[in-house]
Amino acid sequence: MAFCNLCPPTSLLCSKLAALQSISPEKLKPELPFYYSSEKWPFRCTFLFSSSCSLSAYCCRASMAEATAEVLTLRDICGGKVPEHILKRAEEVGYVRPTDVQRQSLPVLLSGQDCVLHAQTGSGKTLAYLLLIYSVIKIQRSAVQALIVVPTRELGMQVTKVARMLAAKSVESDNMQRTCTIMSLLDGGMLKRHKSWLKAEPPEIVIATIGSLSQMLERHVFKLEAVRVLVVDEVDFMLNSSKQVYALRKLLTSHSSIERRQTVFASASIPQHNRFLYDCVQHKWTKNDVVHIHVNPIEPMPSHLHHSFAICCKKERLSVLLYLLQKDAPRSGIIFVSEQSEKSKKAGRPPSATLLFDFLKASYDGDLEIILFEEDMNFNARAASLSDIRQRGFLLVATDLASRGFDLPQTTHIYNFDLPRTAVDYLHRSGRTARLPFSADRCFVTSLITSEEQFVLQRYQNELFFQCEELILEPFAP
Ligand SMILES: Nc1ncnc2c1ncn2[C@@H]1O[C@H](COP(=O)(O)OP(=O)(O)OP(=O)(O)O)[C@@H](O)[C@H]1O
Repeated sequence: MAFCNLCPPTSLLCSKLAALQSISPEKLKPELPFYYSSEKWPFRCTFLFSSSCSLSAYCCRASMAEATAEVLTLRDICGGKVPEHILKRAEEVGYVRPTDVQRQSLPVLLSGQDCVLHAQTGSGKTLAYLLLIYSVIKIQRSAVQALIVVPTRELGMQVTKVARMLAAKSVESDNMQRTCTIMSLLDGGMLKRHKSWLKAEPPEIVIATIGSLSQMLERHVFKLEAVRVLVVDEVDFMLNSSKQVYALRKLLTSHSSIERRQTVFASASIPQHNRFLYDCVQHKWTKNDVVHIHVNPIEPMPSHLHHSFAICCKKERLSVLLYLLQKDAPRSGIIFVSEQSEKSKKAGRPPSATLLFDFLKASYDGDLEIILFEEDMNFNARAASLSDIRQRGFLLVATDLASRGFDLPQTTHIYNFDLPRTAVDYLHRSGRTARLPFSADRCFVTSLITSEEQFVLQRYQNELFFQCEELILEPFAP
């Protein structure tokens, strides 16, 4: 059996709602959770609601969700399961009201069920799975109890930062003041140092890229027996990555077992999600009753994103970009370019990101810091670029390496200097803006395309249900 995320609210929500509507909770009978057995493949679940759920019940639930959105806090949902010092810390940094994905997923996550968190970019999936992890682990130095797997070093650093921020306060444990230890085991790190740490005093939580993790597992330095929660962030990306898919499948099935762990997958994009859920059960990546928490399925991208495009020939593109930067005056922006092709590498040409970076350094006269971020840079250079970003407004020139997971809430403008290869890439690039807590601002995604690329952009609009407005650029009008 697998549960759709439209299952009714818990009794807590009902009592809250009853209080709101000053009626007795008994009158608010949550319908029995509806489910469909695994024999009825493929899932009949449609985007809006499954066939066994009446529209009125759906509207009732929707109104319930709206009505409770104002009253529920993270403490209401997590209290008694997530340690007090973690909840207190979350409130100190402003995490008081749950986001939609947190409100829908935490009751299921905290009940111990395997989950697929499928929600828009910037909607708070990271905090949802971190709160689960802190509700499960015990602060003791015996073994690694939670493992978070990420596709890039930078996303790993970002998740580690949030995890450490939440666990910053020490707690009483075995009559000693202890803090939870969190190890980041990321590409480009010092695996030797990690090896001795894992042996001497294993951390409670490990955040790892699959490459580094596999090295430690193959050398039996790192054991997963005690891991109770396994999270795979950006799961669709990793399962589609030729470099990562084999190691990830081995991690999910050979190095650890679904019976001994709670498995959580997270992503803003899970193409053919019914087939993905089927594969999760068939390949034993998750238990049979895995729950698909699909938040806002009819809007894969934040609704306040403003999409536009400008048609120009390739040789005008640099001057059009400069014109747009001057016209838009972004608070901060990310300019995405395509990764360098093997042919261009063999010909010894510099990556297009570097060429664009050099052009902007020479021609852009605004006050934003121009920063480069792309594959050819070594890890230290990439880390240096990111530390530059934290200080002030920036224009980041990047390849799709920066399109997944990067949380730079001050970003207001995204420019596709080169159109992304897929609609999923378009979604993730766009998702670097319109992120909490700045997501109330209007945020802009502008694509520079040739007339021949218009049909590609139209296809992305159809797949992701958005409208793209054409910009008429006076200075470049034919
Ligand atoms: N309950 C909350 N209240 C306020 N802000 C929140 C809350 N939860 C998360 N945030 C903020 O929302 C932003 C986005 O969170 P996060 O990076 O977890 O999103 P995500 O869903 O993982 O995005 P992506 O799919 O792009 O990785 C972060 O800056 C985080 O601080």
